[in-house]
Amino acid sequence: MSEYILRTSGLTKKYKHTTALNNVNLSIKKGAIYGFIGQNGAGKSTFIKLVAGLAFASEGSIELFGEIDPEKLIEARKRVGTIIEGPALFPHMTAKQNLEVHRVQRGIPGKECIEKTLALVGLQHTGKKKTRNFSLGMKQRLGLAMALLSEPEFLILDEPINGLDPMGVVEIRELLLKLNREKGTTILISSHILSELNLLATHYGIIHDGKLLEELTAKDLQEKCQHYLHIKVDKPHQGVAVLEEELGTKEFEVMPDGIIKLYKFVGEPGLVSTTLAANGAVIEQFMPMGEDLEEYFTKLIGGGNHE
Ligand SMILES: Nc1ncnc2c1ncn2[C@@H]1O[C@H](COP(=O)(O)OP(=O)(O)OP(=O)(O)O)[C@@H](O)[C@H]1O
Repeated sequence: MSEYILRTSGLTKKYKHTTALNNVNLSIKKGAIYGFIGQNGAGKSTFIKLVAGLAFASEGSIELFGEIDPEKLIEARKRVGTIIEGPALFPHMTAKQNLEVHRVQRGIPGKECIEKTLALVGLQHTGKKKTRNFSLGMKQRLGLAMALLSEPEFLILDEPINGLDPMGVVEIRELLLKLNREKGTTILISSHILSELNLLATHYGIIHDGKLLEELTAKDLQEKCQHYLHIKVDKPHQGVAVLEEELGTKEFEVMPDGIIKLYKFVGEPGLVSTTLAANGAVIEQFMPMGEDLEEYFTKLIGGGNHE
């Protein structure tokens, strides 16, 4: 069997006036938690809809569980659980009744999965409460329960933590990690809450204006997020002269507020601070720093030519 759960090739979706997806080649390995990052309108939902079979591609192909043939893709999609643009719930029904309807619609055998899944998402005590009276967070969790009812091998979640309170976010994160670790569930999770993906994802795909700009592993990201020494001295021009003349480096940037970001000697802060001080610079701030996912993302989508 292919080591990939999902692979797309040249996937393109054109609407009348918009190319929502442009030649996307994306791949997700079995067991990955794939963080799908993009601003509003970048094309995340469109991509997810095509994979879930809710819309047709204009060009390109989708391979799911090694299947590419449209007939076989229908079967392969039965192994996938999805939440797209918030769950479609019957407001006059309880959580249990909603799950029962979903179970019958999807042809999932055995009622026992309902109680088990409700407990998994922490909704086992909602009893007779109708879902119209649920908080947004409870609705999100019920949506997740629907996606999990058939114990899917691949879970696709479009912005699953929107509207959750901080505790809810932690619970969903722990649940997803548990599913991934204990059941080996592969997860595609789109979000614009980058700090949240940072705690979950093993891989990232960054999409902008319908184009997949980059795919990278969490390890790659860590390495790419440049580390630097953040230095503030009383006279930045003097600090710069010391770095150039005494330490022989030009690997720094001077920010508009005078902060110097030094990309060299990151592992030798003592050498840098003593050299600066010995040459008359008054050090006001001095600390090692690293960019995070958010900064990396902003730099990538803002940084020039994406053609
Ligand atoms: N049915 C449609 N008809 C026309 N244009 C569409 C349609 N659906 C999406 N688009 C356009 O395609 C582009 C990508 O939209 P998409 O919803 O996939 O982005 P997204 O990354 O999921 O953003 P969001 O987080 O806002 O949902 C947008 O410019 C959007 O306006």
